[in-house]
Amino acid sequence: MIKYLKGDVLKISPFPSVILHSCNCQGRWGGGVARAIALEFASAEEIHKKYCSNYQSDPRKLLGLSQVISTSRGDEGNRAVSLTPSVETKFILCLFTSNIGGSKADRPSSILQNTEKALKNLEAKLFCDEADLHTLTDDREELQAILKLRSTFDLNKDRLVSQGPEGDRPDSSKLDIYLPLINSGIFHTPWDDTEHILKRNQKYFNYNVVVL
Ligand SMILES: Nc1ncnc2c1ncn2[C@@H]1O[C@H](COP(=O)(O)OP(=O)(O)OC[C@H]2O[C@H](OP(=O)(O)O)[C@H](O)[C@@H]2O)[C@@H](O)[C@H]1O
Repeated sequence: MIKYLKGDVLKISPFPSVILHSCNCQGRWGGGVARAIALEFASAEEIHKKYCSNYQSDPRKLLGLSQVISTSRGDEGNRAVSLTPSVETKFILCLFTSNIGGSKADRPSSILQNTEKALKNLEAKLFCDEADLHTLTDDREELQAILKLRSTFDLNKDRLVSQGPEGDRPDSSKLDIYLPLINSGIFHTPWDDTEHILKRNQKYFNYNVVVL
């Protein structure tokens, strides 16, 4: 399911929820929605920078991969629930779709290809058999974030990648994801093309696209 909502993705997404955006491979959340996420979730920006620094010698290796981040209760963006331990905080999901942003962004065709790869990588991280997670990330902090997300949204065995043919799953069993019009700003890729990729990859995800 792809649903369109009007507003600010950081405000409209409930607690707990999952916010998805596209990233460069430099560990920089310099502009657009990434900058807004950095301002609201300072802990997430720190975790993201550290993650990317492991690829400093060849940042392009991140292309087509994803990162799962659990934000911290002390972040500005979690202040509504900061004193309510029973309510879980937000998660940030990153798709590495272009090496650099701005005028140096990769070609839209490459951005689209890497968007699809990164979505599949994310799908595996969130829905694979837990015993296989070590093949998808060796980052301890990300591993913890993945496990926390899976337990928060009860992504249990019924939702495993290997089960059931395409289209079999009701929307109610999928993970709700909140996202802006990814790739369409600083990464200058037409939204319709990204939407096409999302449509092809909705076996496990419901997309709530939030338009400013
Ligand atoms: N709060 C909000 N709620 C809802 N929608 C919001 C919003 N804020 C902005 N938008 C809209 O969200 C769309 C995507 O536009 P964006 O330019 O952000 O993302 P993108 O995916 O094209 O590019 C990624 C690179 O942008 C950054 O820039 P740097 O490389 O650091 O310079 C990153 O770090 C990446 O690298 C546009 O429709 C914006 O109107």
